[in-house]
Amino acid sequence: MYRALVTDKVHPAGLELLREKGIEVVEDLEAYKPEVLKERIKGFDVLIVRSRTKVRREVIEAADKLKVIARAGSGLDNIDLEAAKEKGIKVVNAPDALKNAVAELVIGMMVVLARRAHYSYRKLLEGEWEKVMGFELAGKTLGVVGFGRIGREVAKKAKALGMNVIAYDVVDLSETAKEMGVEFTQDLEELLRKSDVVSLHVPLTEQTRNMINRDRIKIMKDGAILINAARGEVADYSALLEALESGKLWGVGLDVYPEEPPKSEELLKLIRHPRTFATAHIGAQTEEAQRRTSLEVAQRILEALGLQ
Ligand SMILES: O=C(O)[C@H](O)COP(=O)(O)O
Repeated sequence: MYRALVTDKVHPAGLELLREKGIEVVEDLEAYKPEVLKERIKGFDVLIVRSRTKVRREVIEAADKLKVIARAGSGLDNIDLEAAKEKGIKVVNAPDALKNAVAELVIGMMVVLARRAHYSYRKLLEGEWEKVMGFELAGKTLGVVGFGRIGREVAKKAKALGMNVIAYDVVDLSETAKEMGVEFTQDLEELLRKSDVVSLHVPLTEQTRNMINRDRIKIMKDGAILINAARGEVADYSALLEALESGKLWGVGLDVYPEEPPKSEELLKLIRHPRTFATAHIGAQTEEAQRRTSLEVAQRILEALGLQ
């Protein structure tokens, strides 16, 4: 009998499907800690995680029966893919299931930031009536950095709001962009120069780490908005704080952080800034997305084990 260890909160639908197929599923939400996981992993054929569990080389090397690492979600930056490959362990994920949830959050952030609705709410809570002035998104340009599944979903929704969209990707996706009525560029700086709102949708890799740095922020339009619902390390958060303090940026929307939960004083200062709208990595946190993700990843596990 195959055994699966689940170390993060995963929707029960997919776990139920695995049980129906005869897999023993053990949920241990404490085993996400690296020292615990190194011991706990022994005897399991499948490991199911979200972003909280870091599946590093030590864990993979300590595993004695592991055949599949399943990421109930999209980003694989928390898994040592090289170490998994060396041991012949398959890695599966569910990149389609959450794209709508993330895209809806990003659109919400754009509206909130452009109208400074978060600040208005903050003032009301403080007992102040301040009629803040914002700007409209219709007719403005959204720059989508990373034109994968999520980036394309954000572009589609932004077009429906009447925005012009320009997309950047290292892969030539000009045909896909053309079909969607989106301008395409492989020159990131061109996108930064043209966009009123920039939204990041690249995976975290050595190439994308710190891609939005001080120099690139300088290239952005004065008064632009930056949104990051991808990975914290893709942008230099100290540079973002400076750009808010200097008035270079109109606002910043953050769902992800280089440290989760954020604890450093500087990160907390950025989060507390009146021009920041911040959430706690909730991009994929909808009932619908979690259910779809869990079912999709369970299917991938069954296929990888040859049970489907
Ligand atoms: O990469 C992802 O799937 C999203 O960032 C969501 O991550 P989470 O499953 O840890 O919430």
